[in-house]
Amino acid sequence: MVSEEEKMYLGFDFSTQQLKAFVVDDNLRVLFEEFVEFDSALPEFRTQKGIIQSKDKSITSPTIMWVKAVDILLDKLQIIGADLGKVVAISGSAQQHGTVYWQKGSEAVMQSLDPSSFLHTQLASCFTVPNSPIWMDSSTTEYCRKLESAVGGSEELAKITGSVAYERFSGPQIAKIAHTKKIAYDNTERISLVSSFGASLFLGKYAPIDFSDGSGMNLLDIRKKCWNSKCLEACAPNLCGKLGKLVPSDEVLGYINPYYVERFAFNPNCRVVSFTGDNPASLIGMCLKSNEIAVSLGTSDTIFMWLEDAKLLTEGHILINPLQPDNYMAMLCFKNGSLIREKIRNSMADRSWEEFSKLLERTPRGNFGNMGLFYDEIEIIPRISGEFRFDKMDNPVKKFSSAETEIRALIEGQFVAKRAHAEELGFHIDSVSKILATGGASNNKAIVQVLADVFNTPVYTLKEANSASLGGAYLAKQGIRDREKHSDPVLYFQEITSKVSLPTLFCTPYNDSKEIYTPMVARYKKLIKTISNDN
Ligand SMILES: Nc1ncnc2c1ncn2[C@@H]1O[C@H](COP(=O)(O)OP(=O)(O)O)[C@@H](O)[C@H]1O
Ligand SMILES: O=C(CO)[C@@H](O)[C@H](O)COP(=O)(O)O
Repeated sequence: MVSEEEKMYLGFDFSTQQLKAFVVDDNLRVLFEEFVEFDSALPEFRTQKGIIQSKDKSITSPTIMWVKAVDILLDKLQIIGADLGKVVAISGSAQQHGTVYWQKGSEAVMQSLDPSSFLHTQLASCFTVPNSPIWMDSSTTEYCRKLESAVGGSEELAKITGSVAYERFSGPQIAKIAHTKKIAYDNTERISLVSSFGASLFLGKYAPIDFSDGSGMNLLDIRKKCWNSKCLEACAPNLCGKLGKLVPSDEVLGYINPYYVERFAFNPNCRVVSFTGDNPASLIGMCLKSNEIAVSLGTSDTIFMWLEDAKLLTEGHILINPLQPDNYMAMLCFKNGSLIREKIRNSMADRSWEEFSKLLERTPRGNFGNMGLFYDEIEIIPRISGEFRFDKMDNPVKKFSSAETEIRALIEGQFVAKRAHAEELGFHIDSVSKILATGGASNNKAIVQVLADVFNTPVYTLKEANSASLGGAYLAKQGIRDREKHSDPVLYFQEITSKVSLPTLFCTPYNDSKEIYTPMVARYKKLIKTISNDN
């Protein structure tokens, strides 16, 4: 038995570039934090930023790389002194939409793992599709259109699933696999999301998909909380059986697989709670309130907020809320986030964030009217790619005159676009609004200052920028509550997070921000129409 004071909770995040973990105590205070970066720790998989881009432009990650990262991460946690025997519950999160294809018989393999051997060597032949399609892929347009027309159009699909069809969503991705890799699809016994794949590894059984991450598939009826048969049929044959059942995001799935008890000295009574998507998990890790807007600056940039009711969106997504399944969250995702910031940092600022920040701070708000929109990958909203630079008269220009102009154009362009699309979605910003920033770039004050200015709203940050893995650790505790005693999940969550440190004010907008950026948002809307028409 682990005493109350000694209890620990473990949260993972299978993100695009790395596997991260937090261990927290019973008051949700952070005890240990570790990560495994895929490119540097697992060079044998030859990923760049965790991904593989094929000649045909499809974007995947090697599934077994994620498994190998689990082996390494658990070792690292032990090395830094985490006593895994005190962990009473595990949960976690993962990049959304990515799919994992389990070979027939894989569950039996997970049930009979040999603790003297690595996980990755034993699971090596468990995946019918060795490279999992991930959220950055845009190669499924034809399957999106087919899905929309099967249910009566894009608006109808959005009414059912919370989103019009998006290329990265799991339904169109599964449809592509079923069509282009028929034998592999037929040999697939179970399809997991990256999140339920993570839970399966610890459970030693196929873990169900949770409501929140399941909302990113274009397959789930977000009001009825079940698979929609028309959507399933439009995507692939026999899909329902391969997806399994759905569960609330805080469902207890069972006890940890004995393999981890033997190999890493976990407690046999440690429970596995459902994993969810990284954005829903961030909502948990940030303890997001109704007047707060979360901006995540990770590999992708996302904006999300808590919603009480689902509304119809033609742009962006409605997901089932991970804490209160009768509520929702609204989300926008932008593909060209940190990776394009890094690319411009490397070419303009000597590969240094310090230098990048200095150059950004050296330029005035509004950038003398220069504006830039940079899309290395086909963007999600709007669906365009390329680099677009404009002078103050909106004339296209090939280059800006200096590195600092380019850098400010990039950062202002990114946040102006976010504000424009967030406003279209109905995100309402007023004098009581707050932005909570998270993700790798949220540590960068110069960047976050521009976010505060563009939205004309104060920006707060948390001590921990990895709110998704932290959210996983909180979800572990939330999941194993006594449900008779704590029937209201939100009240219970407020109770357990009452001692967690509050977000602190990081950047306040300058007085002239509204005057500068409101017209720039209108300019963006006009420019983007022209660019879209020209493309
Ligand atoms: N000081 C910094 N300034 C701006 N961006 C940063 C800084 N430090 C890290 N980043 C960015 O954070 C990204 C990783 O963020 P993270 O939230 O961990 O992403 P993910 O969860 O997708 O792996 C990196 O790609 C990097 O560009
Ligand atoms: O596609 C989306 C959300 O819809 C992305 O936000 C992924 O969930 C990837 O997350 P990160 O690795 O950038 O955290």
